[in-house]
Amino acid sequence: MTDATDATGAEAEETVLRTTGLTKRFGAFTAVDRVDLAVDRGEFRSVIGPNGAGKTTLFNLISGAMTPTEGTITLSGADVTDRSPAERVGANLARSFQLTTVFNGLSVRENLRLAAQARDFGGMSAARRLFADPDGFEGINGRTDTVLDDLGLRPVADAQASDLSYGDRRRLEVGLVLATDPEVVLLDEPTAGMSGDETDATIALFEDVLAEQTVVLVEHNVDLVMRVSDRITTLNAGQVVATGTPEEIAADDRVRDAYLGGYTA
Ligand SMILES: Nc1ncnc2c1ncn2[C@@H]1O[C@H](COP(=O)(O)OP(=O)(O)OP(=O)(O)O)[C@@H](O)[C@H]1O
Repeated sequence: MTDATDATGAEAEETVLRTTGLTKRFGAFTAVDRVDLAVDRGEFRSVIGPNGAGKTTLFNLISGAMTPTEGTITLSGADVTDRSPAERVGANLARSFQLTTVFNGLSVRENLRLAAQARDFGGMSAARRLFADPDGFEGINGRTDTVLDDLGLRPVADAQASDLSYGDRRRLEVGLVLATDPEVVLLDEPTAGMSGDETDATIALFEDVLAEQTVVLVEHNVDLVMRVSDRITTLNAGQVVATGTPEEIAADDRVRDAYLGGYTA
């Protein structure tokens, strides 16, 4: 029930994201303390824990926003510990909602095309990417069309992003991530600030379109985590307390009492 158990044999080949001894200190304070994660291809992994447990810091280390004090991060076997966030996205290794921007003055299709082009032409300015001839770029139009269909955005493909309903805008935000065809999607509290209905709609969207995707989610919302996760890692004081299926985590007394506020499956 720890990540060490999937760090062997054939399963290791399927590990897309791995952190080894990942540690972040701020002065004498250790926010993330020797964290080992092994996230398999197609897995939906959530990271939970009480306030100050180190979730956001761990997320920042994986996304590249922060540099670890110790330890390594590999994505698809490549050591990305010293790569910048842009390099990690440009290398098509990971993508988070925090790195996406919806351009309100552009159509849904144009927004998706920009995101799709970002993967192949990450070094270009947004304007150059947008106005570059997409017919000349193999795969970009195809990826845009695929995302339009997968997310049910085809009916609003030519609508300006500023005119979208709330739900369609959320779909577009997910679409911008998927348009880069990332190996791993990083999600940082995607339902923060949402109403109950909006959260339910977002959960349904994730279940619908992120089912095959490798995802790492950092989240406070326990209901969301229990519904969408294949496995959950619980952190406390920067250390991994337990990793397991939602059922295993819900049945773990330490986790239930300390982190889930009495949640029962
Ligand atoms: N830049 C920083 N400098 C100093 N201490 C920091 C810094 N960033 C985070 N910390 C500390 O590290 C600890 C972990 O913070 P982090 O934000 O990662 O926790 P969290 O689990 O995401 O918490 P929350 O659920 O409240 O968002 C906290 O005690 C925080 O005060």
